[in-house]
Amino acid sequence: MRSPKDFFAPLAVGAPDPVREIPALPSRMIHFFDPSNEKMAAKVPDLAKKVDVLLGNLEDAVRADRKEAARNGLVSIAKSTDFGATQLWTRINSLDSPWVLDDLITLVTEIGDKLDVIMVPKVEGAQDIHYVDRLLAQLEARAGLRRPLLVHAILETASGVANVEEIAGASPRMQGISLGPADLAASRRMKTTRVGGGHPGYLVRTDPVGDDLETGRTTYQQDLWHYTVARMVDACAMHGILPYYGPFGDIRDVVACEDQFRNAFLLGCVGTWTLHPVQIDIARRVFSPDPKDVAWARRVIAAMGDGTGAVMIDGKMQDDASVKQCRVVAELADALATRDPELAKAYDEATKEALA
Ligand SMILES: CC(=O)SCCNC(=O)CCNC(=O)[C@H](O)C(C)(C)COP(=O)(O)OP(=O)(O)OC[C@H]1O[C@@H](n2cnc3c(N)ncnc32)[C@H](O)[C@@H]1OP(=O)(O)O
Ligand SMILES: CC(=O)C(=O)O
Ligand SMILES: [Mg+2]
Repeated sequence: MRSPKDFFAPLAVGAPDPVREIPALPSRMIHFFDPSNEKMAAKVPDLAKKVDVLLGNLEDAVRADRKEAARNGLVSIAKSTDFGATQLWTRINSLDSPWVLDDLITLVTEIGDKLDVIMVPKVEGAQDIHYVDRLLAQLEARAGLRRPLLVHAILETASGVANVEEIAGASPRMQGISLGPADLAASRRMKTTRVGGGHPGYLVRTDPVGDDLETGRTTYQQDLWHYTVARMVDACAMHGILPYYGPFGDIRDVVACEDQFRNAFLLGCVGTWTLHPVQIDIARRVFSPDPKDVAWARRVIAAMGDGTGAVMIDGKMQDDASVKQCRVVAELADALATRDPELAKAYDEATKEALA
């Protein structure tokens, strides 16, 4: 464990200074594409205008015999594309794989100035982040980079969940954490075969009335991921980094996808992964606060003045704690409005109506 005094010292001579605060840039959707897939790669310039984050995936879902093509494809896409304000991330192969060393060396050397965040899969504990941290510092120094690359961990092993707080605080590079429900289910030996989402067998049932155990007993499907998402959100909030939902694999079921995304949003996540173009608008809708909520938040903030004391608005008590919640919503809305003019207009119109 490094001394707190050394936490913000560069880990290699000539490496850029670590950041002291993780920028809260809009990242409602982290859109995955396979850089070795020509059809997907051709869509990147258009997608860059629609999404907050584009992620060139090198790990799972890229065939073993396409790993080099994916890595080289990402280098060439990064060099030839104007991403505007859209962030470019990558997911490298796992730290025990034969590809990861070349992933890091090639990407940092060739496109380190274009990449914002490196997503590390199957993180088990702080030791994995420490390894990547030092290696990145060495590569950044050699490449002469002026800005440090940030690191994002996928929470997808039982050990990773047990160590999530230490992972979140393992390095000043830690930008965020995503839920990885597919690998996590396998690692925990859960008896599911899905990528994210609920399961009809995971439920609670109302009590029987009298001796009849069969009739009138409503069941409620429960969320398999509630515990993990909540724990991840707390670990991230505690360390000033950003939590995300992960993949929702049933591409056809846009309704359940939206529900799962919304649960994560309400619990504190700032965004999600999108695996298919059809999920992009769902993520935008869910992870942008509703204009009515933004208008309400702005109204409470205006009524609360310096933020202390208690007032009544439409029959509801507001005080120091509720105004803090309203600030979270209003600040997110302001940040998204700078990127999304349509949203900015909807927020302003709803606020005008609420204050009229
Ligand atoms: C557990 C995890 O690790 S999750 C993360 C790893 N998984 C991924 O990254 C998966 C990414 N997504 C995909 O590979 C694909 O979306 C699949 C395999 C799920 C479905 O692909 P397809 O069968 O081609 O879907 P579909 O036919 O509906 O695609 C429609 C169009 O969208 C394109 N498309 C599909 N997914 C994407 C994407 N992620 N990005 C850009 N374009 C895409 C297709 O190429 C196709 O293009 P076309 O109209 O020019 O032919
Ligand atoms: C996200 C991911 O990699 C998983 O669910 O396994
Ligand atoms: Mg995985």
